[in-house]
Amino acid sequence: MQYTAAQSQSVAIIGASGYVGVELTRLVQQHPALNLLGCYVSEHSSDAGSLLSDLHPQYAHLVKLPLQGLSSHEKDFIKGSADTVFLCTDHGVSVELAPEFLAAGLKVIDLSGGFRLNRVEDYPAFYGFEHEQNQWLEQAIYGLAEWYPQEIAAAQLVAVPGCYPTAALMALLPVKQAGLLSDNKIIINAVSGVTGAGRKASLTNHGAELSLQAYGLFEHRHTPEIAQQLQQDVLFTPHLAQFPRGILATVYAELNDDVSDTDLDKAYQCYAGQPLVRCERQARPAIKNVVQQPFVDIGWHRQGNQLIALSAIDNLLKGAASQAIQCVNLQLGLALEEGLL
Ligand SMILES: NC(=O)C1=CN([C@@H]2O[C@H](COP(=O)(O)OP(=O)(O)OC[C@H]3O[C@@H](n4cnc5c(N)ncnc54)[C@H](OP(=O)(O)O)[C@@H]3O)[C@@H](O)[C@H]2O)C=CC1
Ligand SMILES: CC(=O)N[C@@H](CCC(=O)OP(=O)(O)O)C(=O)O
Repeated sequence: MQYTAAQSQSVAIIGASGYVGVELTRLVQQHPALNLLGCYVSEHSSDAGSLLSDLHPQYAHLVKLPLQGLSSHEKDFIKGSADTVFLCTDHGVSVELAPEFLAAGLKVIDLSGGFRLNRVEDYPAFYGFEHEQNQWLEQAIYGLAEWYPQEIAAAQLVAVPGCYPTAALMALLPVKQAGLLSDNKIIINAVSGVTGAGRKASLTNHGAELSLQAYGLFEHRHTPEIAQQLQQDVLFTPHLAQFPRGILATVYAELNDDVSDTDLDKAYQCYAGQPLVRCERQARPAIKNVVQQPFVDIGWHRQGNQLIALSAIDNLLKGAASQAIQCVNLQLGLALEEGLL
């Protein structure tokens, strides 16, 4: 297929050596309408100058680019040459970098949590830093691709959702939108593979320490992110497990009194025709079916007023990199699944 100039983009990837960054680099390299200008790490990174394929040999056939330190010279090059910058960096780094590229007129697709919450006041409590970019926070569009396509298509700054919120919201939004949920708190338990914690070694992701364990009780930063999108209180408990990638979310919600199976069927019909959503009544999604895939698998079950919705994604793909590509596809007017299937 031939793409017009308006349907192609030159892009730069910052944070390309991380787990999310390398998946995104692979997807950009395979994408017919995206031209990769460069892959960047921090200015004084010990990986600057290495080939991305030396760090991630599984993609050696696709990704031969060197990692470059993000000096002011490189930033100027990006500002002068790129249409879109992907930030696969830590939240605080993204909040610092995004305004520079936005002010230069570039589009920014941020895969961190730096621009996901609506209120600057929530950043100290949930992210541990003061957010000083209120004007960009106000303009950021939440990049849940199946739900906000028009807004994403027109956005200069897209905040790609967190991995757990993607899993939970994709399962819950159909019933919320259809007005089928009671006002009671929704309970979300989710289990993530260890790549969710990033590539840097720490005690948390050390092999000998890994087990299956809850963390972040009551206070994880994805609690306000999910609640904000749902406009309802949630009790979210993440769990870290000893497998590399994937998330399974189990969501418990109370239905209104008069909700029928037909109402539920109709609500989840919103995903009919969505190429990257596989949604079935009574399905029990499994992580093995979504790893290395851009899909979200959803199953829903009800007994009386109780709904249990299940959702599985690859945290590095639908939970990050492939969702970022969906956002760019929307911005270019391409099919949502372009370059992904
Ligand atoms: N892992 C996951 O499942 C998901 C992660 N996210 C979010 O995506 C982002 C990346 O996550 P992940 O890939 O796991 O993290 P990693 O720690 O694996 O990667 C971080 C990347 O950022 C680079 N980096 C660090 N500081 C700077 C800087 N100042 N300037 C430029 N580059 C820098 C690192 O390289 P170096 O240190 O060598 O400079 C590395 O390439 C985070 O915000 C994370 O919260 C979102 C959804 C899912
Ligand atoms: C297993 C694990 O540690 N997961 C990460 C979430 C990764 C992610 O998607 O979230 P952000 O983009 O908000 O960082 C965590 O709980 O902090």
